[in-house]
Amino acid sequence: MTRANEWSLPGGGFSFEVIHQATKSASKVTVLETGLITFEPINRVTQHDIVLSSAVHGNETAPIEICSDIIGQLIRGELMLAERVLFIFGNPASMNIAERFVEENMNRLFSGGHSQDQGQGTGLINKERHRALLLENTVRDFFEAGSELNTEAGTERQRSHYDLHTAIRGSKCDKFAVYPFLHGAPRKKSQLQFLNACGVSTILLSHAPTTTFSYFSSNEFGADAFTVELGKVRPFGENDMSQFVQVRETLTKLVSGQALGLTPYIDEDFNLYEISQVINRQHEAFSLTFTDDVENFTDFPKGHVLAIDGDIEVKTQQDGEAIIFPNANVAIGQRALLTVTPTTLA
Ligand SMILES: O=C(O)CCC(=O)N[C@@H](CCC(=O)O)C(=O)O
Ligand SMILES: [Zn+2]
Repeated sequence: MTRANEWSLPGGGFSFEVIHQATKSASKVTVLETGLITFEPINRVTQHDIVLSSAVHGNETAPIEICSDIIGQLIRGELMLAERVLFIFGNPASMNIAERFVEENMNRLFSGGHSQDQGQGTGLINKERHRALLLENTVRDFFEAGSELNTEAGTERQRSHYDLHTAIRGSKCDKFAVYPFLHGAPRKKSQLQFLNACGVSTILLSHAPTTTFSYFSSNEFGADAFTVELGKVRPFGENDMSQFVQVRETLTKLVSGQALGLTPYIDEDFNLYEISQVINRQHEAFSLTFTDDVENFTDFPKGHVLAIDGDIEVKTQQDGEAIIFPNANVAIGQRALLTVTPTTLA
C-alpha cells in the first residue's frame, strides 16, 4: 500500500492516496465515517458513479466479504480504479453483534422512513434511524459530486447502486435481485445482462414504492439500483465464497473499467417474476402455515392459506404464486412475506 498526502477531514474522517502498482495512476481514498469509504481516480476522467453497499443487515456476511476483498485490492494498489466508487457497510453496530439489526430493520427506513413512526412503538430516534439518514445524505453527496465532474464528450454519466444482501432462508434460486419500482420507466435489459454476468438471473419486478435502500437510490437519483440477494445468511467463516466468484469478478471489472463481456439479452437466460402480493403483518398473533425449511420460490395453488394474521387467513390469489422472504418475526405493520408470479419483460 502507498500512502501519501494523508489529511484529516473536518467531520472526523480522513483521506489518503493510493498508487496502482502497474500503471502508477493515483486514487484518493476517503474514509468518511465508519463503514463509508469513497475511492476516486485523481486526474482521470470518469463516467460512472458506483455505490456498492453491504451489511444493511449486519448478519449478512457474504456481501461484506466480497466488498472487503475489492477494497483490499484497491488499497494495496493491485487493482486499477477506473470509476468513482462509494462502499457502504450499512449497519456496523449490527455487524458487531452478528444480528440483522440492533433496534429496527434499517431497510425499512429509507426515503424518509427514518423520520416517521412506522409502528415501532416509541418513534424515538434509534441507531438505525440515525444511520439511515446518514446513508441517505452520503449517497446524495456522492451522486451530486459526480454530476459536477467532466465526462468524456458525448457520454452520459451513469449512476449505479447494488445493495448486496443474503436471504434468511434457503431459496430454489439462491441468487436473485429485486428491481425497484420505476414509476413506469422501462426496465433496462443492459442491467439484467450485467446481473446475469454476476450469476444473478432471477429478477423480481417491484410494482410499488418501498422504503428500501435500492428504491431510494433508484427513485431519488435515477440510479440503476437493485437489492441483490446472494445465498443464505451464514456467520463469517462459513460462507462458501466459490458460490460468489462471478459476482466478485464482475464487480471488480466494473470498478476497474475492464470489459464486462456481457452476453446479448435473451429471455431464456432469465427467470423474471412480478411481485404479486406484499403481505404486511397486522396482528400480534401472526403465524405462517409452513416451516422454516420451506424455501423461497416455493409455489402454491390458488386459495392456499399462507399465513394466519389475527383471525384473517392470508391466501394465494392465483395458481403458481410463490413465496419470498417469509418472516413471521417482523414488527406489526411490516412486510411478513411477498408473493411472486412468473412474468416477462414488456
Ligand atoms: O430473507 C429475508 O427474509 C430477507 C432478506 C433481505 O434482507 N431482503 C431485503 C429485500 C429488500 C427489497 O425488497 O428490495 C429486505 O427484506 O430488506
Ligand atoms: Zn438483507
